[in-house]
Amino acid sequence: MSTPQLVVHRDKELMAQAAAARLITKVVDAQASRGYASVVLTGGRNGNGLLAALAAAPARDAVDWGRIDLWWGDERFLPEGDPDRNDTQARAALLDSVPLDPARVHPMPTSDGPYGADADAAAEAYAAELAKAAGPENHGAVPTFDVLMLGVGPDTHVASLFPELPAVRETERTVVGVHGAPKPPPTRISLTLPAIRSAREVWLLAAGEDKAQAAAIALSGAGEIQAPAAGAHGRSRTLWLLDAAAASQLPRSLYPPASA
Ligand SMILES: O=C1O[C@H](COP(=O)(O)O)[C@@H](O)[C@H](O)[C@H]1O
Repeated sequence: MSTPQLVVHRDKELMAQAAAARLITKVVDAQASRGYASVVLTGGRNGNGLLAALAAAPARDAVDWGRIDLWWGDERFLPEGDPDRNDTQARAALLDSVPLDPARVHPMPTSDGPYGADADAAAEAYAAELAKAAGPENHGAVPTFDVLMLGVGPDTHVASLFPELPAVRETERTVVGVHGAPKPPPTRISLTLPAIRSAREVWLLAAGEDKAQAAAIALSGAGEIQAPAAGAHGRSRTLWLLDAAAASQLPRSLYPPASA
């Protein structure tokens, strides 16, 4: 398990721009060394802010968009094209404006698709899609993601793993249906902590005052059932990307040297 590293930026705009630049470099490096990159997107304000910053970055043209696999860490289980779906928002922020290979883009199922309103069956199907993309070195579970991004909710949720709900306790499955989420919509699909922890790098994004308490709790030794963000780690790196407002309640011992 990698120890969390923190980078604190002046404000959320700078954080989004710096994270976008960081992602471009990661993807370009992965494509140079292995031929392709594998990235897991997150929804929410910070995740979409990063994608919008990436769309506006001139260096986005350094990425070979046809050789990137895109997955989602969670989804609001709603009909295709619903404005509240994470994939709808990601397409508007970035994906519709870059030349992706549609076969490499893996949105989570919709509630008007082949599984109807059955979020558990939809989650099982996404787990099967991930397993199909996994290589022998992944033991059949999920492919090795280069970067898996997670927005941190004000209640410390990540993906759609909310404190104390059954999904955050899952130890076997890689994807689960989530029922009764405290944040609308109540029905969701989410990667589980074991799937998240298989990524090379996990980046947690937290900007804004409403994330300050969550960041402080998750980084101060809380348990993952009570504070799911505390259980999100990458195999080689766990990176918290914060703005000053979200870092404002961190214990002084954790606050990094000036890094704006
Ligand atoms: O509902 C969700 O919330 C989290 C955090 O969103 P934010 O707007 O508070 O930043 C998000 O990361 C997750 O993907 C999404 O489904």
